[in-house]
Amino acid sequence: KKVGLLGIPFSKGQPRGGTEQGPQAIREAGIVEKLEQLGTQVCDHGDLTFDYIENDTPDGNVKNPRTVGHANKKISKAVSDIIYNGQLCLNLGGDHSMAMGTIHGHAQVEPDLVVVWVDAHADINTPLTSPSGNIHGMPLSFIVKELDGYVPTVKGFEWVKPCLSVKDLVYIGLRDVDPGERWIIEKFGIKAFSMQEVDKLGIREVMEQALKAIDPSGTRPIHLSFDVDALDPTITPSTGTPVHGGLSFREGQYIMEELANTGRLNCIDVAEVNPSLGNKEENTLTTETTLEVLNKCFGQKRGGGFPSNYVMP
Ligand SMILES: N[C@@H](CC/C=C/[B-](O)(O)O)C(=O)O
Ligand SMILES: [Mn+2]
Ligand SMILES: [Mn+2]
Repeated sequence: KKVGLLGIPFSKGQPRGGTEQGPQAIREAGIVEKLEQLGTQVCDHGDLTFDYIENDTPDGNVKNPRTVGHANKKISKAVSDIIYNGQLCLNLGGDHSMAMGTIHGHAQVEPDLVVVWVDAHADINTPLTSPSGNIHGMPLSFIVKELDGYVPTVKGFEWVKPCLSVKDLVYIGLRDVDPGERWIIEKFGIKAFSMQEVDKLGIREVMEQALKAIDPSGTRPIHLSFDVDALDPTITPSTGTPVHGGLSFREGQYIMEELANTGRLNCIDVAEVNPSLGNKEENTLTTETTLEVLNKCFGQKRGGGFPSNYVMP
Protein backbone atom coordinates (compact mmCIF):
# COMPACT_ATOMS: atom_id res chain seq x y z
CA LYS A 1 0.00 0.00 0.00
CA LYS A 2 1.27 3.50 -0.82
CA VAL A 3 1.69 5.85 2.11
CA GLY A 4 0.05 9.25 1.78
CA LEU A 5 2.03 11.63 3.99
CA LEU A 6 0.13 14.66 5.32
CA GLY A 7 1.75 17.42 7.38
CA ILE A 8 -0.56 19.01 9.95
CA PRO A 9 1.40 21.98 11.34
CA PHE A 10 -1.08 22.99 14.03
CA SER A 11 -0.84 24.10 17.66
CA LYS A 12 -4.07 25.88 18.63
CA GLY A 13 -5.51 22.87 20.45
CA GLN A 14 -3.15 23.71 23.31
CA PRO A 15 -1.29 26.79 24.63
CA ARG A 16 2.34 25.91 23.91
CA GLY A 17 3.56 27.11 20.50
CA GLY A 18 5.84 24.71 18.69
CA THR A 19 3.75 21.70 17.65
CA GLU A 20 3.28 23.48 14.31
CA GLN A 21 6.97 22.64 13.77
CA GLY A 22 6.28 18.93 14.37
CA PRO A 23 5.83 17.90 10.71
CA GLN A 24 9.08 19.57 9.66
CA ALA A 25 11.01 17.98 12.54
CA ILE A 26 9.76 14.49 11.65
CA ARG A 27 10.49 15.06 7.97
CA GLU A 28 14.00 16.33 8.76
CA ALA A 29 14.55 13.20 10.85
CA GLY A 30 14.15 11.26 7.59
CA ILE A 31 10.67 9.72 7.66
CA VAL A 32 10.29 9.66 3.85
CA GLU A 33 13.73 8.11 3.25
CA LYS A 34 13.06 5.55 5.98
CA LEU A 35 9.74 4.50 4.47
CA GLU A 36 11.29 4.23 0.99
CA GLN A 37 14.15 2.13 2.40
CA LEU A 38 11.45 -0.22 3.72
CA GLY A 39 10.15 -0.57 0.19
CA THR A 40 7.11 1.63 0.81
CA GLN A 41 6.13 4.14 -1.84
CA VAL A 42 5.48 7.58 -0.34
CA CYS A 43 3.16 10.19 -1.80
CA ASP A 44 3.96 13.38 0.11
CA HIS A 45 0.87 15.60 0.14
CA GLY A 46 2.83 18.39 1.82
CA ASP A 47 1.62 20.42 4.77
CA LEU A 48 -1.90 21.74 5.22
CA THR A 49 -2.19 25.50 5.73
CA PHE A 50 -4.65 26.83 8.32
CA ASP A 51 -6.61 30.07 8.70
CA TYR A 52 -6.26 31.72 12.09
CA ILE A 53 -9.68 33.22 12.82
CA GLU A 54 -9.55 36.79 14.11
CA ASN A 55 -10.54 37.43 17.77
CA ASP A 56 -11.36 33.78 18.28
CA THR A 57 -12.78 34.27 21.77
CA PRO A 58 -13.45 31.20 23.95
CA ASP A 59 -16.85 29.51 23.61
CA GLY A 60 -17.64 28.65 27.23
CA ASN A 61 -14.19 27.58 28.41
CA VAL A 62 -13.18 26.14 25.00
CA LYS A 63 -10.13 28.02 23.69
CA ASN A 64 -9.58 28.92 20.02
CA PRO A 65 -12.81 27.12 19.04
CA ARG A 66 -13.28 28.59 15.55
CA THR A 67 -9.63 28.15 14.57
CA VAL A 68 -9.50 24.56 15.82
CA GLY A 69 -12.92 23.72 14.39
CA HIS A 70 -12.06 25.19 11.02
CA ALA A 71 -8.69 23.41 10.95
CA ASN A 72 -10.22 20.04 11.73
CA LYS A 73 -12.83 20.43 9.00
CA LYS A 74 -9.95 20.91 6.55
CA ILE A 75 -8.03 17.97 8.07
CA SER A 76 -11.10 15.74 7.76
CA LYS A 77 -11.46 16.50 4.04
CA ALA A 78 -7.76 15.98 3.34
CA VAL A 79 -7.66 12.63 5.15
CA SER A 80 -10.86 11.43 3.46
CA ASP A 81 -9.30 12.10 0.05
CA ILE A 82 -6.09 10.22 0.91
CA ILE A 83 -7.95 7.20 2.30
CA TYR A 84 -10.38 7.29 -0.63
CA ASN A 85 -7.36 7.00 -2.95
CA GLY A 86 -6.40 3.76 -1.21
CA GLN A 87 -3.31 5.15 0.51
CA LEU A 88 -2.29 4.49 4.10
CA CYS A 89 -2.70 7.99 5.54
CA LEU A 90 0.21 9.10 7.77
CA ASN A 91 -0.67 12.35 9.57
CA LEU A 92 2.26 14.26 11.07
CA GLY A 93 1.09 16.68 13.80
CA GLY A 94 0.61 19.01 15.31
CA ASP A 95 -1.27 18.89 18.61
CA HIS A 96 -3.73 16.07 19.27
CA SER A 97 -6.85 18.13 18.54
CA MET A 98 -6.05 17.06 14.95
CA ALA A 99 -7.36 13.58 15.68
CA MET A 100 -10.95 14.86 15.64
CA GLY A 101 -10.40 15.67 11.98
CA THR A 102 -8.30 12.64 11.05
CA ILE A 103 -10.73 10.11 12.57
CA HIS A 104 -13.76 11.99 11.20
CA GLY A 105 -12.19 12.02 7.75
CA HIS A 106 -11.14 8.37 7.89
CA ALA A 107 -14.64 7.35 9.05
CA GLN A 108 -16.29 9.05 6.05
CA VAL A 109 -14.56 6.46 3.85
CA GLU A 110 -14.28 3.52 6.28
CA PRO A 111 -17.15 3.84 8.79
CA ASP A 112 -16.33 0.44 10.30
CA LEU A 113 -12.91 1.60 11.53
CA VAL A 114 -11.64 0.95 15.04
CA VAL A 115 -9.34 3.31 16.97
CA VAL A 116 -6.21 2.44 18.97
CA TRP A 117 -5.40 5.51 21.09
CA VAL A 118 -1.81 5.36 22.43
CA ASP A 119 -1.43 8.22 24.90
CA ALA A 120 -0.69 9.17 28.50
CA HIS A 121 -4.02 10.99 28.38
CA ALA A 122 -7.58 9.95 27.44
CA ASP A 123 -8.29 13.13 25.38
CA ILE A 124 -12.01 12.61 25.92
CA ASN A 125 -12.92 15.58 28.12
CA THR A 126 -16.10 17.30 27.01
CA PRO A 127 -16.14 21.12 26.91
CA LEU A 128 -17.90 20.89 30.30
CA THR A 129 -15.47 18.48 32.00
CA SER A 130 -12.23 19.93 30.60
CA PRO A 131 -10.00 21.40 33.32
CA SER A 132 -8.09 23.53 30.81
CA GLY A 133 -10.33 24.39 27.85
CA ASN A 134 -7.55 23.09 25.59
CA ILE A 135 -9.12 21.15 22.74
CA HIS A 136 -6.20 18.66 22.47
CA GLY A 137 -7.75 17.13 25.63
CA MET A 138 -11.20 16.83 24.03
CA PRO A 139 -11.00 15.51 20.45
CA LEU A 140 -12.71 12.16 21.14
CA SER A 141 -15.69 13.73 22.95
CA PHE A 142 -16.75 15.49 19.73
CA ILE A 143 -16.77 12.31 17.63
CA VAL A 144 -17.97 9.59 20.03
CA LYS A 145 -21.65 8.88 19.35
CA GLU A 146 -22.54 7.88 22.91
CA LEU A 147 -21.36 11.28 24.22
CA ASP A 148 -23.67 13.26 21.97
CA GLY A 149 -25.89 14.28 24.86
CA TYR A 150 -22.96 15.45 27.01
CA VAL A 151 -21.23 17.72 24.50
CA PRO A 152 -22.70 21.23 24.03
CA THR A 153 -22.54 22.82 20.58
CA VAL A 154 -19.29 24.74 20.18
CA LYS A 155 -18.75 27.51 17.64
CA GLY A 156 -16.72 26.15 14.74
CA PHE A 157 -17.72 22.51 15.28
CA GLU A 158 -21.20 22.55 13.73
CA TRP A 159 -19.84 20.38 10.89
CA VAL A 160 -18.78 17.45 13.11
CA LYS A 161 -20.83 14.24 12.79
CA PRO A 162 -20.09 11.78 15.64
CA CYS A 163 -18.64 8.76 13.84
CA LEU A 164 -17.12 6.47 16.47
CA SER A 165 -18.72 4.12 18.99
CA VAL A 166 -17.10 3.60 22.40
CA LYS A 167 -16.85 -0.14 21.72
CA ASP A 168 -14.56 0.60 18.78
CA LEU A 169 -12.02 2.51 20.86
CA VAL A 170 -9.16 1.17 23.01
CA TYR A 171 -6.60 3.08 25.08
CA ILE A 172 -2.98 2.06 25.76
CA GLY A 173 -0.60 4.01 28.02
CA LEU A 174 -2.98 6.08 30.18
CA ARG A 175 -1.51 7.59 33.34
CA ASP A 176 -3.02 11.09 33.63
CA VAL A 177 -6.83 10.86 33.33
CA ASP A 178 -9.25 13.55 34.59
CA PRO A 179 -12.32 12.67 36.72
CA GLY A 180 -14.81 13.38 33.90
CA GLU A 181 -12.77 11.18 31.57
CA ARG A 182 -12.65 8.33 34.10
CA TRP A 183 -16.42 8.62 34.56
CA ILE A 184 -16.90 8.30 30.77
CA ILE A 185 -14.52 5.32 30.53
CA GLU A 186 -16.37 3.48 33.30
CA LYS A 187 -19.91 4.47 32.33
CA PHE A 188 -19.45 3.40 28.71
CA GLY A 189 -17.08 0.53 29.43
CA ILE A 190 -14.33 1.83 27.16
CA LYS A 191 -11.47 -0.66 27.01
CA ALA A 192 -8.51 1.09 28.66
CA PHE A 193 -5.05 -0.33 29.34
CA SER A 194 -3.39 2.22 31.62
CA MET A 195 0.28 1.88 32.58
CA GLN A 196 -0.96 -0.13 35.56
CA GLU A 197 -2.37 -2.79 33.20
CA VAL A 198 0.78 -2.62 31.09
CA ASP A 199 2.82 -3.38 34.24
CA LYS A 200 0.38 -6.01 35.47
CA LEU A 201 -0.27 -7.91 32.21
CA GLY A 202 2.82 -7.09 30.14
CA ILE A 203 2.64 -5.49 26.70
CA ARG A 204 2.12 -8.78 24.86
CA GLU A 205 -1.06 -9.57 26.79
CA VAL A 206 -2.22 -5.95 26.53
CA MET A 207 -1.96 -6.01 22.73
CA GLU A 208 -3.70 -9.37 22.52
CA GLN A 209 -6.60 -8.19 24.70
CA ALA A 210 -6.77 -4.73 23.11
CA LEU A 211 -7.17 -6.02 19.56
CA LYS A 212 -9.56 -8.78 20.64
CA ALA A 213 -11.71 -6.21 22.41
CA ILE A 214 -12.22 -3.86 19.47
CA ASP A 215 -11.82 -6.21 16.52
CA PRO A 216 -12.49 -9.83 17.56
CA SER A 217 -13.07 -10.89 13.94
CA GLY A 218 -9.73 -9.40 12.89
CA THR A 219 -11.26 -7.73 9.85
CA ARG A 220 -11.74 -4.04 10.56
CA PRO A 221 -9.65 -1.06 9.38
CA ILE A 222 -7.45 0.30 12.19
CA HIS A 223 -6.87 4.00 12.95
CA LEU A 224 -3.84 4.47 15.21
CA SER A 225 -3.71 7.79 17.04
CA PHE A 226 -0.23 7.94 18.58
CA ASP A 227 0.55 10.78 21.01
CA VAL A 228 4.31 10.70 21.55
CA ASP A 229 3.74 11.56 25.22
CA ALA A 230 2.55 7.95 25.61
CA LEU A 231 6.26 7.07 25.65
CA ASP A 232 8.31 7.80 28.73
CA PRO A 233 9.46 11.45 28.82
CA THR A 234 13.08 10.31 29.19
CA ILE A 235 12.87 9.21 25.52
CA THR A 236 10.39 11.80 24.19
CA PRO A 237 11.10 14.94 26.27
CA SER A 238 10.06 17.53 23.65
CA THR A 239 6.32 17.33 24.14
CA GLY A 240 3.82 19.64 25.83
CA THR A 241 2.26 17.47 28.54
CA PRO A 242 4.95 14.95 29.64
CA VAL A 243 4.03 12.42 32.37
CA HIS A 244 6.55 10.16 34.16
CA GLY A 245 6.24 6.39 34.00
CA GLY A 246 5.49 5.99 30.32
CA LEU A 247 5.86 3.22 27.74
CA SER A 248 9.42 2.07 27.17
CA PHE A 249 11.14 2.26 23.80
CA ARG A 250 10.63 -1.53 23.54
CA GLU A 251 6.96 -1.44 24.52
CA GLY A 252 6.34 1.33 22.00
CA GLN A 253 8.00 -0.70 19.25
CA TYR A 254 6.08 -3.85 20.23
CA ILE A 255 2.73 -2.04 19.99
CA MET A 256 3.56 -0.89 16.46
CA GLU A 257 4.87 -4.31 15.42
CA GLU A 258 1.61 -5.95 16.52
CA LEU A 259 -0.48 -3.31 14.72
CA ALA A 260 1.63 -3.75 11.57
CA ASN A 261 1.09 -7.53 11.78
CA THR A 262 -2.68 -7.05 11.41
CA GLY A 263 -2.09 -5.64 7.93
CA ARG A 264 -5.08 -3.39 8.53
CA LEU A 265 -3.39 -0.16 9.70
CA ASN A 266 -5.05 2.38 7.37
CA CYS A 267 -4.47 5.68 9.12
CA ILE A 268 -1.79 6.81 11.58
CA ASP A 269 -1.60 10.07 13.57
CA VAL A 270 1.68 11.15 15.16
CA ALA A 271 0.80 13.94 17.60
CA GLU A 272 2.36 16.34 20.12
CA VAL A 273 5.97 16.50 18.93
CA ASN A 274 7.02 20.00 20.03
CA PRO A 275 10.53 20.94 18.85
CA SER A 276 10.33 24.31 20.62
CA LEU A 277 10.37 22.54 23.99
CA GLY A 278 13.68 21.23 25.31
CA ASN A 279 17.17 21.74 23.94
CA LYS A 280 18.75 20.47 20.72
CA GLU A 281 19.62 17.01 22.00
CA GLU A 282 16.17 16.61 23.57
CA ASN A 283 14.63 17.52 20.20
CA THR A 284 16.84 15.03 18.37
CA LEU A 285 16.12 12.33 20.94
CA THR A 286 12.37 12.94 20.62
CA THR A 287 12.24 12.81 16.81
CA GLU A 288 14.65 9.86 16.54
CA THR A 289 12.68 7.88 19.13
CA THR A 290 9.45 8.74 17.31
CA LEU A 291 10.89 7.52 14.03
CA GLU A 292 12.30 4.32 15.51
CA VAL A 293 8.91 3.48 17.04
CA LEU A 294 6.93 4.58 13.99
CA ASN A 295 8.99 2.60 11.46
CA LYS A 296 7.76 -0.60 13.13
CA CYS A 297 4.31 0.26 11.70
CA PHE A 298 5.82 -0.08 8.24
CA GLY A 299 7.65 -3.38 8.56
CA GLN A 300 11.00 -2.41 10.11
CA LYS A 301 12.07 -5.55 12.02
CA ARG A 302 14.23 -5.49 15.14
CA GLY A 303 15.53 -8.90 13.98
CA GLY A 304 16.84 -7.34 10.78
CA GLY A 305 15.83 -7.81 7.15
CA PHE A 306 17.14 -7.60 3.58
CA PRO A 307 15.76 -6.22 0.30
CA SER A 308 13.90 -8.69 -1.93
CA ASN A 309 16.63 -8.29 -4.57
CA TYR A 310 19.44 -8.94 -2.09
CA VAL A 311 22.22 -11.17 -3.46
CA MET A 312 24.61 -12.75 -0.97
CA PRO A 313 28.13 -11.79 -2.06
N1 LIG B 1 -6.45 16.09 30.36
C1 LIG B 1 -5.73 17.36 30.21
C2 LIG B 1 -4.47 17.15 29.35
C3 LIG B 1 -4.77 17.00 27.90
C4 LIG B 1 -3.63 16.37 27.10
C5 LIG B 1 -3.74 16.28 25.77
B1 LIG B 1 -2.77 15.40 24.90
O1 LIG B 1 -2.93 13.99 25.24
O2 LIG B 1 -3.10 15.51 23.50
O3 LIG B 1 -1.37 15.73 25.13
C6 LIG B 1 -6.64 18.41 29.59
O4 LIG B 1 -7.75 18.05 29.15
O5 LIG B 1 -6.26 19.59 29.56
MN1 LIG C 1 -1.05 13.02 25.73
MN1 LIG D 1 -3.13 13.16 23.19
